[in-house]
Amino acid sequence: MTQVLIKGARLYGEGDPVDVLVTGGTIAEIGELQAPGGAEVIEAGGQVLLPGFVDLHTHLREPGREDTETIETGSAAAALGGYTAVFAMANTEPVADNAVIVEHVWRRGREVGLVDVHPVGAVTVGLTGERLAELGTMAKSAAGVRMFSDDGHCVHDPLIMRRALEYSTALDVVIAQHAEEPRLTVGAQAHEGEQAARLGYAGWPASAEESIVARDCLLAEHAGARMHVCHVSTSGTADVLRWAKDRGTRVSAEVTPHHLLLTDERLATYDPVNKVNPPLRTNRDVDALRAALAEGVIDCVATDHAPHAPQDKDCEWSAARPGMLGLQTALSVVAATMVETGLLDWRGVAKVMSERPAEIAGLPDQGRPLAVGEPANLALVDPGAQWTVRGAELASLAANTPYEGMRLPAVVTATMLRGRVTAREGKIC
Ligand SMILES: NC(=O)N[C@@H](CC(=O)O)C(=O)O
Ligand SMILES: [Zn+2]
Ligand SMILES: [Zn+2]
Repeated sequence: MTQVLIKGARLYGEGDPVDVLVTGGTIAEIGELQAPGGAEVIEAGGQVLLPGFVDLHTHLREPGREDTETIETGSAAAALGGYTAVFAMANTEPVADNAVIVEHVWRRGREVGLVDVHPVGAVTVGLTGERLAELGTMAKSAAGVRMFSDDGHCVHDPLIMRRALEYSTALDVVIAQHAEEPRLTVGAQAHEGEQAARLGYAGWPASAEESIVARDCLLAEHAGARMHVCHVSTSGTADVLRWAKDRGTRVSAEVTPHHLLLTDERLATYDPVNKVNPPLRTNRDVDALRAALAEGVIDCVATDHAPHAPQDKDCEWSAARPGMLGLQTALSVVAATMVETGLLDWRGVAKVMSERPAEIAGLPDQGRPLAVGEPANLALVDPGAQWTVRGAELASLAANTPYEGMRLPAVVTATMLRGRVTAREGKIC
């Protein structure tokens, strides 16, 4: 049985450093320990030990666009970012709307073995929003799909959404909505506001998101269903979520690192690396999203890692595809926006990046406490270190990071999946 001794780590960044012995996938002992013979030793030097991160929203592009990301390269990016589980969105080519595709993604993830890859199934056939996909078949397949989403598209027909919510309750799975009323975003290129108006871009109004979130909260409440909102981007959506949660609606929500840090002031660069769906919003929205995450109105952080090929990004703004990389920079952006600002401590980071997402998706062995007998899915973080982001050096095949050249705080120095070191000092193991 492989053994790893983590020497001198601060659990959740609290208290004095302790040693953590991992034996065969489980946390075996915590205290002042000697390395057993043959054990691998990781000198933590007082770094922060957290449960491995869980990403509810990743685009891995396999099958179909293996020129931009594969399950293997995306898994590497995830492991280097401190992740031990990711949910791979269904907008692949072909779409993951049946058991064959979701089982392929699941199997390939297991073969690569760097992170648990959970396929997300499509809600509707071909993501067209017209006919429900066979949710039950995907849920009962070997992949055991537990989250369904048409992400990239909104399930805009209220009758289809209502049916999906009813089925999801019976199957005990969760529907994740990309909230965008399509009639309000025809031709939209950027946040509807001063910046877009100045540059002549068609606007993506906040109300296109907020109206769908409000509608879906009501649909979920009346169906007695549970629902998840993808990439919340506006202060108004945070208000709607607060209202719905106060009423007892079973709704959860995620925010991306980029919506916690970047604003539509980036439009002035004309650089489509900043084009994303939903769009970068205003300073006011950023402040409201940070506060909502700290408060728990927004449950968790999800990357919406969206790799794109150079030919789909290095072109004029209106022709560029929306989306940006996120897996390897997420922890650092959360550190910059939430920890350095005093809005969250490291225990709070464990909650929003690991515990809550694991609960929302129903993963029994992720987001667990750092305690003896628990599965060793772990991320070790150096909170005092800094690094400079270089898209070309990231593990993703694509390089479309909006943080190019930025110096960011906090470095993931080791990741463990069921007791096996998957990444260490920036390298895949
Ligand atoms: N976020 C994006 O801008 N793009 C995503 C789709 C999505 O999350 O809506 C993609 O697949 O590229
Ligand atoms: Zn989306
Ligand atoms: Zn997405």
